[in-house]
Amino acid sequence: MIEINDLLYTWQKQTQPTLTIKHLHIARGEKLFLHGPSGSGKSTLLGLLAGINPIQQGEINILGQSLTKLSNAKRDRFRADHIGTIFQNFNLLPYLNPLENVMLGCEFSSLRTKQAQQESGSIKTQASNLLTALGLKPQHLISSVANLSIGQQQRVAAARAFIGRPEVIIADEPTSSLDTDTREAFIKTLFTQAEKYQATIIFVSHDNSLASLFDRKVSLQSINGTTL
Ligand SMILES: Nc1ncnc2c1ncn2[C@@H]1O[C@H](COP(=O)(O)OP(=O)(O)OP(=O)(O)O)[C@@H](O)[C@H]1O
Repeated sequence: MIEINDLLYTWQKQTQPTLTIKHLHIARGEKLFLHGPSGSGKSTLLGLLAGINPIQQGEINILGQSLTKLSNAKRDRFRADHIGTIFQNFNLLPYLNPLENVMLGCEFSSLRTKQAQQESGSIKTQASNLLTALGLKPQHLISSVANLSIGQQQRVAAARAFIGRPEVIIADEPTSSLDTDTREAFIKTLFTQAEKYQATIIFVSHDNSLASLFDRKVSLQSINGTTL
């Protein structure tokens, strides 16, 4: 499903590579917890997996497609079609309501639009179903995102990641501003959505107490810095 081989990544103006990863395989439907100290390169790796940054050396293969071989525009298209992302700051648009924010997940992908339509009849219905399944109350679906709590905003960001059934969900510290009980509950709702269609989840967090909820825990330090 996801295969990394001989990956080397060096940020501009840095003398040492941030990432040298010999090999990592992530299976379809796997829920992976990725951890490591601050500055160890977790976000850098997620940026490469999500196709946000170009691969300088080595291979990342997702769903049989080598990201290394894609142009910037084609990587953007690949991400829009196959990868849902949830970031720490959620990246919600304040002038759109939650429903509209979630529908944006299909904006740049005719594939995800088609999948949402086939499954739920329309993108709007799927957005509404996802928001409800993730715990948002009906009155919040069309209210201003600015009036939502952090936990509610996080659910909107998660629904946007899942709309149109992308095969991979990448989450970078999405629970850092929540209390422990709410974190666990949120992760369990993420899993319920993912299990409906065997989505793969790669979840970065500093909070090791969450690791036991996942299929596998990988320390970035244990796979990074290897000789290629
Ligand atoms: N845009 C950038 N330009 C230059 N260097 C960067 C950039 N982003 C990250 N780095 C460097 O790459 C290294 C790894 O950073 P990264 O953000 O990937 O780590 P992290 O493990 O996600 O950290 P944290 O847990 O604090 O979020 C750091 O040394 C950082 O300074």
